[in-house]
Amino acid sequence: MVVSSRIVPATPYVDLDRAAWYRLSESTPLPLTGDDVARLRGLGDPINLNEVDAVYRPLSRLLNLYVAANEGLHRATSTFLREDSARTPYVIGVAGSVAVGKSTTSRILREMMARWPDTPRVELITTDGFLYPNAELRRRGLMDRKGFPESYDRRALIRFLTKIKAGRAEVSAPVYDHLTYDIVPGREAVVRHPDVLIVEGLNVLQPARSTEAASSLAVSDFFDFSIYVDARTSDVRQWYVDRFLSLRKTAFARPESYFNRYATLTDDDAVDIAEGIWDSINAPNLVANIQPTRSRATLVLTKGRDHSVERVRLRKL
Ligand SMILES: Nc1ncnc2c1ncn2[C@@H]1O[C@H](COP(=O)(O)OP(=O)(O)O)[C@@H](O)[C@H]1O
Ligand SMILES: CC(C)(COP(=O)(O)O)[C@@H](O)C(=O)NCCC(=O)O
Repeated sequence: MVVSSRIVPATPYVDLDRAAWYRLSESTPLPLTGDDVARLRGLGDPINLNEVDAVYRPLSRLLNLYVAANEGLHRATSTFLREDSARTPYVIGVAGSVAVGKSTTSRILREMMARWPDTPRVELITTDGFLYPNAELRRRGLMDRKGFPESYDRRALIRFLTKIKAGRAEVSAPVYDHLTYDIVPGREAVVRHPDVLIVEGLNVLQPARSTEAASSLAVSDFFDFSIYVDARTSDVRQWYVDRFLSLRKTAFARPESYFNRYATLTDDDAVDIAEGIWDSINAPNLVANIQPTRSRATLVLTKGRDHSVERVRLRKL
């Protein structure tokens, strides 16, 4: 009887703790300073240079290898087709809950990847620009479902990504303002043929909607790589409430803020309001729509209560 010594992995992922992940990028330089990290960190996120060194330095090295391999694949296709097709942007999706820290992750990655000589131009776009304007959400009865898949103009997002991948010199996207809690009329973000595009949003890993006859494409069909930022739901809830309390003294205090009426609340009342929004909108969306997409990501970063990444799971098959 022949017994094979090859072990067939039971899972398509490799799961590494922080220390094992850190050891994978010994010789990669750390291009950011403490000041850079302070500039890039989001409200309530205590990320520091140590975290960037331990987590994002290996990640940027991995992504640099993937970008180079993708380039080789692109060249192979061009050779086979006898076409001289131009390089298209490498697209990275960043998914996860409201308040989990997607913006910080995306901004750090953007900065780290731009320091590699082969990807100096890295652009970042958030999917909130593709939310329907409040007037349209009200018309559809979706004002309390902001962030749910149905609150986005998914077709417009797919059209945007199609143009990006087709190598268009300039592609524009609508802009959302957290302050006014709405799309900004007439304003556009213009993406000019970057080497890398990071697309950040709650629902970027949603599967295609089978009910749509015209197009069965998913947003993630345009991704070359995707990251899911994960944490315990109870921790994210706490981060959301803490951020709400801090915003009271800053953003909410501005007269144009949609949440201006909350600027003068007492701590107890503000906690009640924040928990109410979390429990009625963001938590149900997380459980029903966002968390189920986690297994579709190429890489999962799992954060602990203090926001530091404790585990990294990479899809290898
Ligand atoms: N009501 C608000 N007013 C002003 N800024 C906000 C408000 N809500 C969220 N933000 C900011 O918007 C950004 C995106 O937040 P969010 O979608 O929760 O993603 P994440 O926390 O995962 O980065 C963060 O930088 C956050 O500080
Ligand atoms: C604007 C958001 C839907 C996030 O959008 P994203 O960029 O992730 O697509 C979210 O931050 C939000 O405002 N949610 C609605 C509930 C709330 O006010 O927290």
